[in-house]
Amino acid sequence: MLRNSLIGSLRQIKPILCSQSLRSLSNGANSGLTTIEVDDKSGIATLSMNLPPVNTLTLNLMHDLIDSINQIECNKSRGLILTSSNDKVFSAGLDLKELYKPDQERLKEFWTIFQDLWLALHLCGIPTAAAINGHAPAAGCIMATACEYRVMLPDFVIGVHATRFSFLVSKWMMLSYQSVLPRRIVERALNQGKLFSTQEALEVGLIDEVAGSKKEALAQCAAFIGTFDKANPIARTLTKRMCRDSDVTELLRDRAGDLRACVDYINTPLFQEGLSAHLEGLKEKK
Ligand SMILES: CC/C=C\C/C=C\C/C=C\C/C=C/C(=O)SCCNC(=O)CCNC(=O)[C@H](O)C(C)(C)COP(=O)(O)OP(=O)(O)OC[C@H]1O[C@@H](n2cnc3c(N)ncnc32)[C@H](O)[C@@H]1OP(=O)(O)O
Repeated sequence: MLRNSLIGSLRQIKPILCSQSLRSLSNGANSGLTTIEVDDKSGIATLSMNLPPVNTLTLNLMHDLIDSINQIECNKSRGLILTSSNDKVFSAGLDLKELYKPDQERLKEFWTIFQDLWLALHLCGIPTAAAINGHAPAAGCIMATACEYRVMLPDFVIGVHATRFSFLVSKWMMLSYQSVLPRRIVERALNQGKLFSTQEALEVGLIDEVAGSKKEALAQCAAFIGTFDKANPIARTLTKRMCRDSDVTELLRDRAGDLRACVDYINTPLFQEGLSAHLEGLKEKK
């Protein structure tokens, strides 16, 4: 709902029509793949992905994430921290099974909701941070880069390794990466299909801090959100949207074109063969 109002005018303040009270967050009509906990003292909402085994972005998980982001914004939380209930994986990225020999209509729905999720995170009016408490490959990394701050636990990997299995990324995904990292590093990392270790991610600036535990990561994210206490919330939201305007416009100006290009590419033998080999590799790992 927020996203739709923004598509009309990115500079407009979201009309707050939501009537729920701050502490009454429920997961309403969604599938229960996310949970929201609001800290009574700070008013900060922690949004956890909870789809075992590895939080793959299925249609349902993406739907629940968007629904939860909207709820958190509507309930005027002070900030949003995105994290995972799994202690090894933040998110394994898009559900690869949705991309393998796909039903064409479902694939369109899948890609459209992925665009929606990116927009919801990118345009979220309140401060956002990611507590990356596990591996964050591919779209897991893209979700983290759509947040304003990233804190990660040691000994995990993060990055967009799409070229390793003949995937391409859309320009808006690259821009998200590029909003956090210098262009030359993004170009090299995307071309290499690089997954950064936590330490490497800190050194290049893909993450902002390392934390010793999930509890610490959440506290560090909350401290970041607290840095906006002196800013007027409306001025802050408008400024955030202005800063992100060109990246968001890149997707909004031709969403249908992006969808067509992705669907076409996903249906190519090059993509399907690369994906098949990748899925085999995941099975053989065991
Ligand atoms: C113009 C543009 C054109 C075209 C665009 C076209 C396409 C889109 C291109 C780019 C964007 C892509 C975005 C993506 O996000 S694609 C997803 C990429 N993600 C991965 O490759 C991650 C793969 N997973 C892993 O590396 C590991 O699972 C992980 C390190 C996350 C965790 O390891 P762990 O040892 O803890 O678990 P596993 O035993 O490996 O996995 C458990 C279970 O889950 C299955 N699995 C894992 N990841 C996925 C996934 N992404 N999708 C579906 N299923 C997944 C895995 O096979 C295991 O299943 P099972 O054997 O049945 O237990």
